[in-house]
Amino acid sequence: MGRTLYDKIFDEHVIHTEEDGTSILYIDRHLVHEVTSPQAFEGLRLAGRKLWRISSVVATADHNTPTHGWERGYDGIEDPISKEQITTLNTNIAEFGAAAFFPFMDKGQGIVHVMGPEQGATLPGMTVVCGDSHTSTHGAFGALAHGIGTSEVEHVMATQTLLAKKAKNMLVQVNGKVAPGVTAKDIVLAIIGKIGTAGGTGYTIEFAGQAIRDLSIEGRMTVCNMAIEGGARAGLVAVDEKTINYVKGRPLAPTGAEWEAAVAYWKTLHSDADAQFDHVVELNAADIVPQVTWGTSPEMVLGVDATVPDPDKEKDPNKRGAIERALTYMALEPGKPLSDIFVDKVFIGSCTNSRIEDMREAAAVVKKLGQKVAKNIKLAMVVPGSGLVKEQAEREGLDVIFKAAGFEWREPGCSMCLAMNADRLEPGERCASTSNRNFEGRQGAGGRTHLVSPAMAAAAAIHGHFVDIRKFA
Ligand SMILES: CC(C)[C@H](C(=O)O)[C@@H](O)C(=O)O
Ligand code: SF4
Repeated sequence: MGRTLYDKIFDEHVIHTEEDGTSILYIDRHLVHEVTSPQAFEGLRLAGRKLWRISSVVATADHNTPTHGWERGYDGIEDPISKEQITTLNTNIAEFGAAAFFPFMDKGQGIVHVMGPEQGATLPGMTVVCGDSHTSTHGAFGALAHGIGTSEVEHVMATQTLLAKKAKNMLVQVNGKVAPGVTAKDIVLAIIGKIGTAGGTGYTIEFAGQAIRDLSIEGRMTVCNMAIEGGARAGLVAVDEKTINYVKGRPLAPTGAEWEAAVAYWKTLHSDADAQFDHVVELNAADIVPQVTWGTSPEMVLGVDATVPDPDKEKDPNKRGAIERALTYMALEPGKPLSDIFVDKVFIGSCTNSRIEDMREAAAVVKKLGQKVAKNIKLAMVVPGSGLVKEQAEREGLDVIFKAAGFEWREPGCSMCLAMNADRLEPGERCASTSNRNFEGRQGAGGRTHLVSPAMAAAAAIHGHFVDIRKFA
């Protein structure tokens, strides 16, 4: 019987399987950031161990790093815990080593899920782990990538292996083409809207179909990034020419004969035609409308042409209660058109949408609309995902477009995606955000998050409220 892409990568990395199905998987790449690594390094130190394979570790600081005031250096990190985590990472890497390290303010510094692929640290067919739930992002390369907890981080550091139970196979097939203005973010939000945040629990999701094939590698990363929000620990896209072209020439990618051998193998990284999936979900790309979340979970999402749902129309009492709570937190009235929702802040960034293509997409909207950020917007910020994205965007003059329109152009990092650094929402503030989570307090206590694409966020900044981007596409 044919195998799925997930079966192939999993089989290739299994060292041993117990009778109950628990396997020991070999781990090829270990991405490390400052938040989930300190205890793991400390554990190694206490046990007198070293890293099993230094060359598998690629590290950077991202969650706690400030996005402005870099001229003040480490003194610009106001929060003492943030500062300690960032400097502790420096000490740990100095002591234990790494294949590559991009510390705070290094040109290569960036959100771990932006930095890894751009350095060629993520390659097709690899097993990739990181102490971070959005490690699913790297599945865009046909790599088996998922987040792990801090004790697992230590386990991988010490043994290069991970205990894993094989998940079931899910295929999410997005057929046909999307309309102009509909992006990877809208595709993945629509998928989550359909399957729910628990829909992928226990599965590895392979995203396929013409709309996925049509996406750039950046777009595929956006989709895989949010596989975790759909309940799956890992998302995957089969390797094609785009994947190989993206990887070619990156600092950590193979070269010469090794490159040729790798490419030959990578070309086998797709599900066989007769592979069986445990569950198949199909979407019609042409039906996908630019998405806006209205509630406090990524599944609480609708097309921008819809209205805020009415809990009274929901028969299931649990769901009704959830809608009511979400609307109270979000301060929204049932029936209100989503395009009438005004926002206070706009955040374009995060590991979902801070790559060069996202920057281009947002800048194109700003340029097309030709106006400044609306008066009701207190802050509109663009935070490139890495120093290299920032540099590329500046080469293309995108920063000039943003700044001229009144956006702040910041230094790279996780920024306002989560309230772990100085960028956050104040209680009651409403934000159009290109990030991936809209839980209560995610962007700051009492803050209200609406997840959208970069194009939708840029348009919301200019108009002051959500607008249907298809009008300008
Ligand atoms: C801090 C980190 C452990 C966390 C994660 O695992 O996802 C963060 O990146 C997030 O997005 O909430
Ligand atoms: S950008 Fe957000 S989601 Fe991504 S790793 Fe950072 S905090 Fe997590």
